[in-house]
Amino acid sequence: MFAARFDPLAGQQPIKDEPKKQHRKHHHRLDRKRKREDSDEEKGEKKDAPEVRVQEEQQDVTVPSSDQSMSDIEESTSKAHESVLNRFKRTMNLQEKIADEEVTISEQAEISIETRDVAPMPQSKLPRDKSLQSKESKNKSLAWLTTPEYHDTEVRKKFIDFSPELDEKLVDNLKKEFNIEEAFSVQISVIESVLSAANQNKLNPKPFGDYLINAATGSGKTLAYLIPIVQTLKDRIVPCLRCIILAPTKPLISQVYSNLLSLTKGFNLNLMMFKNDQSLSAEHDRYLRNKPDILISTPGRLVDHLVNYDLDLQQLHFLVVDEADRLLNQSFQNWCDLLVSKIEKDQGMDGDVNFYNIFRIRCVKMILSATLTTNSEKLSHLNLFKPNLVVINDSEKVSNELYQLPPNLNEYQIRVPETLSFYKPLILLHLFLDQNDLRTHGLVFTKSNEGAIRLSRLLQLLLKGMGASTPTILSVNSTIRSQDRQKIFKTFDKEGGILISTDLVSRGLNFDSIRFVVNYDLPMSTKEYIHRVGRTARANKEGKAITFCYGEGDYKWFKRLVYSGGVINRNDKTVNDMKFIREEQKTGEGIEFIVDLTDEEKQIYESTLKVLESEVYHK
Ligand SMILES: Nc1ncnc2c1ncn2[C@@H]1O[C@H](COP(=O)(O)OP(=O)(O)OP(=O)(O)O)[C@@H](O)[C@H]1O
Repeated sequence: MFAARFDPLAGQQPIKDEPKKQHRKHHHRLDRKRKREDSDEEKGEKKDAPEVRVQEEQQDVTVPSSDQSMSDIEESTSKAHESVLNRFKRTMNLQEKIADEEVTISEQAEISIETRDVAPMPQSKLPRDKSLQSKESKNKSLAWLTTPEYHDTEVRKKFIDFSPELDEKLVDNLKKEFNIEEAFSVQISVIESVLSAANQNKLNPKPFGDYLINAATGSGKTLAYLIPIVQTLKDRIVPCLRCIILAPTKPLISQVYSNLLSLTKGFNLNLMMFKNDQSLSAEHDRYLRNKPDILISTPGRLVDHLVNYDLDLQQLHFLVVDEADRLLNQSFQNWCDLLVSKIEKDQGMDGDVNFYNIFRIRCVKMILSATLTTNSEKLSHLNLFKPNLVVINDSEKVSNELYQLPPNLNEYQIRVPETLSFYKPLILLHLFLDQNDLRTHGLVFTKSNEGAIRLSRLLQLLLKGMGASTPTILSVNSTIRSQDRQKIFKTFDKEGGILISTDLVSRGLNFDSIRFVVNYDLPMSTKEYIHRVGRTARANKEGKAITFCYGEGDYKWFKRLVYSGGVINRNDKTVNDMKFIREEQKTGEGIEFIVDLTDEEKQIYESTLKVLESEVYHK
């Protein structure tokens, strides 16, 4: 028995190693103690503990020399054994003490976690190791994703009836600048929730949570976040950065900016865009001069400023991520991690919870999209706190479907034989010329800049060749300067016509005048389909979405995109078949798109192609 314990090799271990080992052993012991408390094998652990402990302590025991008698050996070993057991007892007492401290620390950790809405496994290292803490908080439970708050799409409420009340000037601006007096459903739920939480927050140290908002395209999400932000930030004395709004494209940040300009008329609030149209240093100088209360930017440009100039985010009350699923897919410069950790650092939220940071104002994140991601890995980068998932839809009909289509959108598909794909532009022109309600205010999507440029020029030449003066064909793409793009948008919005574009305008862009959308080239994903067709039927208006499928391949792709497992909530509607037929096939049943490509038209088309080719060649 002793032989087993007195391992000569172990006995020759240098005693000076002891303190180090002792330190390491504390952690093992603490782990064992927790296991003993939690495990079903509690008894066995308790019985084994001294044995293990003796083995661990045996380097303290001197190995007997050969000239010692057996009784000497026995005496010395029993003394050694006794000293080992005493030491074991002392260590166990110490362990109890440390374990108590650990429990206290764990409780603190839980407080810290509670404020971040995290429910991690109790970890002894958590409060001491910040890198571990941040990892833990990112692995937080996303159970809230399965318990959204549903709101009916139909409800309306007058802006003057809100409680807490909206500022009179704000209500006035909504009426004068936007011509609206009643809030849409998404606006009711977000305004009420943010304002009542902001009111409570003055007395209640527990900060309110973040928002994930999923509502159809054109349902009024922009004002849903702008109204409570302006209401909360309006009374300020010293200007400083208190809100950042992120959107994916320049046209979109310009649009949000112009909405904000209208909404904040008469308020003392500084607004600014990072437009990326001047050098970074010049833009930063402008930022320092302007001292904006609200800043609108793309994530890329914001990160450029953060990295090079270290913007102060200490007073940031709101971070809005519009078109969130798209932005969270963009991982350049790790914008999300960088921004979130900068906010937490500046606001003193990156360390342990203390009296100071528990009482301070926390930056509320508002994350919005018509195709909100439920990808927990992506959402975890936002480090959300007590997130409220707000879904504007009928709870009976949707479950996990976070892709929403506007209620007054009607979808159509036109299946054209592949053999006619050479005449694609000509067939498109027929759609405008032959269908009375598709002559103007239409948006056509192509898959590339080049496609948009070529198609628009071809249609202009074709119309000329046919002696037709309408519709006016306009085109935008990402190669056009943003000022010129704005001019084209303005003309289109005021005067109508057909605007040919790429997915540059598929997200967020708002023209109330758009009556129909055409997918000339198929979108690359279900999400892009939702956003493209969502440029029409906005603010409860009627709108049409027409998708061309050339041949079986296109049709199969389209079917997969739009019918894939009921992902899209299309308000109990289906995609209608618009039959592509010749005059003699006409039946008068269903929706028919009658196209007779005459020989003359085909000739004009072919000669137009040659003109286009020579134009391209001579450029
Ligand atoms: N309460 C309201 N009453 C009437 N019109 C409104 C109301 N709120 C917003 N609108 C109008 O609805 C249109 C669409 O709003 P907005 O651009 O905010 O939609 P969205 O939900 O952000 O769409 P998307 O997902 O495409 O970005 C705008 O023209 C806006 O002025």
